[in-house]
Amino acid sequence: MAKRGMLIVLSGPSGVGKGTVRKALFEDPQVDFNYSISMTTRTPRSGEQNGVDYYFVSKQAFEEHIKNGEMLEYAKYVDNYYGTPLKYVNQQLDAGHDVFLEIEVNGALQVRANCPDGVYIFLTPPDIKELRSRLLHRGTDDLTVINKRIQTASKEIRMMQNYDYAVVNDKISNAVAEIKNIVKSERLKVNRVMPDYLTSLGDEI
Ligand SMILES: Nc1nc2c(ncn2[C@@H]2O[C@H](COP(=O)(O)OP(=O)(O)O)[C@@H](O)[C@H]2O)c(=O)[nH]1
Ligand SMILES: Nc1ncnc2c1ncn2[C@@H]1O[C@H](COP(=O)(O)OP(=O)(O)O)[C@@H](O)[C@H]1O
Repeated sequence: MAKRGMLIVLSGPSGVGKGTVRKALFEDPQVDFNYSISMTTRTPRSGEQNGVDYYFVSKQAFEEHIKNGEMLEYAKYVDNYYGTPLKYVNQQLDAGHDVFLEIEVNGALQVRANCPDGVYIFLTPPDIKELRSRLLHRGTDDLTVINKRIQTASKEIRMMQNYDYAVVNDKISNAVAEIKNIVKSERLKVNRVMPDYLTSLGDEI
């Protein structure tokens, strides 16, 4: 049986650069994580594609998935549901592939409760002024939504203590390098390496 893959969870406030850092990470030829596409009830932004950026569904359909136990986690964030379909994550982990989730903090805490051996990384902004400026410059949300996101951000940043690692997204390439280093060291943790190592030594030990 293949060794179970590693679950890598990246969270952080809206606008900190999670999507940008994730894209840069996935463009790196050394990185071979499988990205779990989330489901959401929010309307697609211009350029976003169903089944690529998100699975865009109605509120009713989302609630049906919850009721059927098909979500690994889900949360309401600024008036919409967001969640991780369970099936894909389990299939990939069982096949030995590492799976990468990019989700907000309430969902990440639900995952942590069920998957304590995952790696939990919090992406932080250099400061709140920069966070607001990134949300404004992205130009995807109106001012009311931006203000709600900033309010949510201040609560989210206090939840950072529930994560294993904090990465400051000052420069994209640095954040990417730090995430790669974190994952590299996680792979060397004794509890991950030991079962295979002992088996490889043979029966005499
Ligand atoms: N709990 C949970 N949060 C998610 C999921 N997918 C995305 N999110 C988070 O929901 C928040 C809002 O996402 P979105 O509307 O795409 O805005 P953006 O991340 O600021 O571009 C962000 O913090 C996302 O990381 C998911 O499957 N579950
Ligand atoms: N390290 C960075 N320095 C400057 N701008 C950044 C950085 N990372 C992301 N951005 C910009 O900030 C905005 C928000 O980034 P995005 O990836 O959409 O954030 P999130 O997915 O966390 O909501 C985008 O306009 C993006 O180009």
